[in-house]
Amino acid sequence: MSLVADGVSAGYRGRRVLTDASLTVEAGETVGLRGPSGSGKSTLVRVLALLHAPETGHVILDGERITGTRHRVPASVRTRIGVLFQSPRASADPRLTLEQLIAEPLLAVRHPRDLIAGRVAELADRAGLTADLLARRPHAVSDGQLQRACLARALVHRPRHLLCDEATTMLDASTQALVASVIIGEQRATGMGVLVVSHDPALLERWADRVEDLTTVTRSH
Ligand SMILES: Nc1ncnc2c1ncn2[C@@H]1O[C@H](COP(=O)(O)OP(=O)(O)OP(=O)(O)O)[C@@H](O)[C@H]1O
Repeated sequence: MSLVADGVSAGYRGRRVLTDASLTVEAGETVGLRGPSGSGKSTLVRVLALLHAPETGHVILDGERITGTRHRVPASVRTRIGVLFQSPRASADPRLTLEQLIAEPLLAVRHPRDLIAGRVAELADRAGLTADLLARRPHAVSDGQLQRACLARALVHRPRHLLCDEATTMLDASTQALVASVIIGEQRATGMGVLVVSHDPALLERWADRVEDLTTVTRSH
């Protein structure tokens, strides 16, 4: 199992921001990705998450070349990749309670309803979210609590690959440690591959098995 960017170039409205990037994350490994601000790290994550189509090159998921973005590929492909972003407020639907937020990806694929509550409760417990917090909406919880719900949501399908884009940058040290330990625990249990994008060399040093620099995984920039 692996998630691969193979010679990916990408941009926005005709302006290229990423040229010929190649990166592989194997099952069970944690790869760190660093690089200067604006070098295209988040863009590469969005391409790997099937949220942004590359101009050239491919995403290869578990040996299969993927064409099309997230809403166009089958659920069985989409659910293999979990994503956690820096800002939980930008990605969390403000109308949903934290419990609904975590459950929503399961409802979207018509997961058996009687199994949803148990799965949500299990992940909420691991993320340290109490029943009181689960009943609240995003505006009534802290960034750290919301990010923990987003983490539970990202893991709800037991993804084979998890992409973390500065996912702990905004968090205090104890929440950062909790998020990392939940991810590491999941990785040990499932053999999930993890990509960690961060500006923090100490975090990458601690967490990643190897660290890649975006300026060296692209042929030219
Ligand atoms: N939605 C967008 N529309 C237009 N340009 C964008 C968009 N998102 C990013 N960009 C531009 O693409 C370039 C790469 O951005 P990206 O966020 O991928 O870099 P990054 O390495 O993650 O940066 P940082 O470390 O500052 O988060 C930047 O010049 C940025 O302004």
